Amino acid sequence: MAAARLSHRMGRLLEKAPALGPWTRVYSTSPAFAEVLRLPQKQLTKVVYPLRELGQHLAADSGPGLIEQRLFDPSLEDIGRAESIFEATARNRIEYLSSAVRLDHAPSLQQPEVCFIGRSNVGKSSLIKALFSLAPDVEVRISKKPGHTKKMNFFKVGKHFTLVDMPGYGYRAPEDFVDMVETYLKERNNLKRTFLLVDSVVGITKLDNIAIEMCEEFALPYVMILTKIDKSSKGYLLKQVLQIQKFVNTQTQGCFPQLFPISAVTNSGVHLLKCFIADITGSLK
Ligand SMILES: Nc1nc2c(ncn2[C@@H]2O[C@H](COP(=O)(O)OP(=O)(O)OP(=O)(O)O)[C@@H](O)[C@H]2O)c(=O)[nH]1
Ligand SMILES: [Mg+2]
Repeated sequence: MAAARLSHRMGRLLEKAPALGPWTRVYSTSPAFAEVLRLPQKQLTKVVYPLRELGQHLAADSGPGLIEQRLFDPSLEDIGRAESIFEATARNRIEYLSSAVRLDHAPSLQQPEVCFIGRSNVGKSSLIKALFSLAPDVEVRISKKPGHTKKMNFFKVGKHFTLVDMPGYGYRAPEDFVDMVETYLKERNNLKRTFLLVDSVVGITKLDNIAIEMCEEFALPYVMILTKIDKSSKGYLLKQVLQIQKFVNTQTQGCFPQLFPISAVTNSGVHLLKCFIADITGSLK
């Protein structure tokens, strides 16, 4: 089965989490996540496991299991541990490295890399800013105007991995976008995973389809992130998620079959995504 092949390709995945219970043991984590852990269980589920929360609202007859593909389902303890990888300290320096408009200007690095692509204005820079909330000195520029990020911006996360904020495709995309991004995706040796951001309000557009086709053509392992989930009602979001999940299940080969819904405003899904990035880059040892 395609899903089984893909999950195999994904490499080491964390163990299934036990059913959520009261947070009785004390784990070492960031103060911000410790605060999340003190939330009432319903709210905690919404912030940490948005897909699970949505799944609870699925009527039994409306496609059972469709968004239940929880291949990556870490425990709160694992998520808490991953927080420290994204926390800037003297020993774990998180910093902006450089920008590039061409692959041969990109920093030459051995450590694993992950990149974020998507339409202009979909929320790439905002998500990276949210991932770096425990590294407040790192400046990630966001803007209401689409087409803000013009270069590939490289950020170093300690000795663990680098993260790349890409310019958006579509409206006001840089002229050299195709050369820049296609070449990077095709030839970057240390690229471990591509995160393709789709606006959960809008769904998959024609432009997103072109990006999806590009990922498929280059046989990249990629993961779909659904942004701005704070903007919709639960019913609308559920409809969108089901539609996109169906698309992933039926129209893609290289896309990880689990969606990652997030909000850079409420932080929902961001902790889980941090844990996923830490896991696929081999940072959770
Ligand atoms: N409500 C809401 N707004 C968001 C979210 N993420 C981003 N935005 C808004 O969307 C707009 C675009 O955000 P950016 O992060 O700059 O988007 P981008 O994908 O980096 O855009 P380009 O650099 O132009 O490609 C800004 O006005 C953000 O405040 C979110 O999760 N929720
Ligand atoms: Mg940007």
